[in-house]
Amino acid sequence: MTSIVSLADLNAPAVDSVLQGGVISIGNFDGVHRGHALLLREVRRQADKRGCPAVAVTLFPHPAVLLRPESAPPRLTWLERRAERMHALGIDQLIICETTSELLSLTAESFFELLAIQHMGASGIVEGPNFYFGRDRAGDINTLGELCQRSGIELSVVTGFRKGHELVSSTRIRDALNRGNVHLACDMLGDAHRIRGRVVAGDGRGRTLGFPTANLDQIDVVVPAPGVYAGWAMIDGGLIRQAAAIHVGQSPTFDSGENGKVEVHLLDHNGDLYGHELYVDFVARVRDVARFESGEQLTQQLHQDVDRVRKLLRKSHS
Ligand SMILES: Cc1cc2nc3c(=O)[nH]c(=O)nc-3n(C[C@H](O)[C@H](O)[C@H](O)COP(=O)(O)O)c2cc1C
Ligand SMILES: Nc1ncnc2c1ncn2[C@@H]1O[C@H](COP(=O)(O)OP(=O)(O)O)[C@@H](O)[C@H]1O
Repeated sequence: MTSIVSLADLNAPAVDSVLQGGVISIGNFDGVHRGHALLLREVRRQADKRGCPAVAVTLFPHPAVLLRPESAPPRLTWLERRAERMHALGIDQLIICETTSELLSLTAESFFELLAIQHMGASGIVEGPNFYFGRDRAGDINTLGELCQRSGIELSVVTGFRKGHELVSSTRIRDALNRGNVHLACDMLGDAHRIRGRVVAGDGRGRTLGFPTANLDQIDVVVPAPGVYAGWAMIDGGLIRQAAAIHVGQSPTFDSGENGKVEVHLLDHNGDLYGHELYVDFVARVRDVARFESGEQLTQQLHQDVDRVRKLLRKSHS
């Protein structure tokens, strides 16, 4: 279940009284990565211990969209996917607070008072060590500890999930994708990196090459760096995954396309996809984009790419 609340709603107890007294965690949870999973499983564990609901609270849109619109990076996951992944980890309810400048200008103390006490009547809070909240991110985990102690709420601080020497974070995953390292990104996510887009007409060249490609438009999450990738495609959110060879970026052979362009060749499909929505999971990188002497040479390479994609996808199963 998800519910959307505005700042005005926070002044009163949650309408759904079942939510009162729950264990909550507040965050962006972008990607719902393995660090988030540790945190959310702890919320579930504590909620079970107390016999109360497990609740996650997120601000939407991301505060950066209001504070620094020109430099806010794209998200790793869209909101519904985030909610789905959280529910799979045992969260009963996701509360989405509408981000407004008024909400962002609340001090750490007022934000805590409104959300944790008045609205949620929380019995426990679970956060990671690098939690910041309130205006200018002035409240940290110590501030939260003091506020919880004053109000009789139990605070649990979960140590983050490490990969190598560093903590897994949404920023690290975004960086890995920006370098084309989807293998590392998936490892930190605990799942494939998924994008979605609407299929639009391209240059009509794919069929001539023997490899029709669905060109994606309106992509609203991070697209990995230019390159050729192995992955899976799902049509209109359907359950059937189809193996896919994915091309991101320009087509130097034809001096066309731009850097963020995504084209997907479904390996075992023929049929019209125009207008449909595709979900595309990135699993492994195959090679860099290259300029070929001719269309025939590119076609030869595409045959090899498809073989490699099949092998990589088989490997990712085992
Ligand atoms: C798996 C795959 C790999 C590709 N690799 C390259 C490449 O290295 N260089 C290139 O110029 N085009 C590459 N292409 C892109 C083709 O040039 C492109 O699909 C073709 O121009 C069809 O474009 P259209 O769908 O707009 O008609 C690749 C396409 C696919 C599906
Ligand atoms: N196996 C397939 N993978 C991707 N698209 C396919 C496939 N089979 C048929 N299609 C259809 O063909 C279209 C792509 O053909 P293509 O010649 O590359 O034209 P365009 O340049 O308009 O995308 C796709 O949008 C889709 O409707």
